Amino acid sequence: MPLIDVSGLERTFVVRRRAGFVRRTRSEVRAVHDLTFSVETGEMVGYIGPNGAGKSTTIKMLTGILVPTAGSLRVAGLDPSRQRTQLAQRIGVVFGQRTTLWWDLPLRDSFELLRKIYRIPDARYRENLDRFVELLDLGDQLDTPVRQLSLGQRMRGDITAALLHDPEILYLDEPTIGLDVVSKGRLREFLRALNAERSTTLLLTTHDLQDIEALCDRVIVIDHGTSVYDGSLGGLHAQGGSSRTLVVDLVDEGPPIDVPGAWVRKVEGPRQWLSFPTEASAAPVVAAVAAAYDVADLSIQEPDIEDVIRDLYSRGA
Ligand SMILES: Nc1ncnc2c1ncn2[C@@H]1O[C@H](COP(=O)(O)OP(=O)(O)OP(=O)(O)O)[C@@H](O)[C@H]1O
Repeated sequence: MPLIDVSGLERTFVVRRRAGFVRRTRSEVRAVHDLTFSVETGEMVGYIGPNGAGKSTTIKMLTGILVPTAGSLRVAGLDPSRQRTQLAQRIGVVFGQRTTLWWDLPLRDSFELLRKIYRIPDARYRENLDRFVELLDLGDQLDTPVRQLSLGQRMRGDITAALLHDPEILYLDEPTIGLDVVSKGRLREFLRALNAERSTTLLLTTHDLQDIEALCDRVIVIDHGTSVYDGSLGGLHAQGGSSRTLVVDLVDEGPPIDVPGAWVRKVEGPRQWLSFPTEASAAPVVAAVAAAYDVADLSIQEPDIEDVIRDLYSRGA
């Protein structure tokens, strides 16, 4: 049986709105509709989609916070909403936007509280704490209250907190949001090592395509509550035909750049934006531009998730 098994899942919210002084209207929002997917142990899956697509609602059902309206759902063989306490021992959850740590307590005390809540055996707790503190470089912050930590330190604290009880599944909701490039890189490296060492299954919600590129072999795209793509990131790019962008600053304004393998999308004074296919190497395009034009500066922009999804729709997938 897959570790996560979702079939025909539905979740509807009833929304009541005031329509005049007394009258209220009642409408239904179908947040998740006919959603089916499964995840095997050790997979790292990106769960992506536009705002309001139903990602958080799915994660809340997977963790047992919300009860499905219909459909079937099994996580580690358990029914999440009915067996929430048992499930809590098997999963970890990290939210990039808010902390699950105690704001006024030093990190060390938050961890100690979690040891008691999850009844983690002493030896295992010590071993895990030492390992995560070392890998996440948190040694100097253990005695600092959470409210005094930087965003990156707090996030590393939150990840440690979510992992102390050895969960088989880790749900991460925008884990790298607001972090600088170095902190993002370090966090991704840690998650890769965790998956390799412990086969921890990762379900990752993010708007940062580089998180997915660095971590996930598989992406599930959800829109209007249902899965519209399930496969590799390469396959998603290929279906959507999304492109990367070469931003060229010319020394002087001029006509649109004309080089093989790329097309000009926008011109603003001496700056021009050229698109080229994601799967193609940037090197020949850069070389052709540099050989034929007076270039002051060049940079490459990767597509973000919204671009990829937009492309997917524009191709009618
Ligand atoms: N408690 C609720 N009551 C009413 N409607 C809700 C509730 N929670 C979510 N919704 C609606 O369900 C839909 C899916 O919301 P959800 O938060 O799951 O999307 P999301 O993909 O996580 O979005 P985002 O990327 O913006 O976080 C939206 O239309 C949202 O307004």
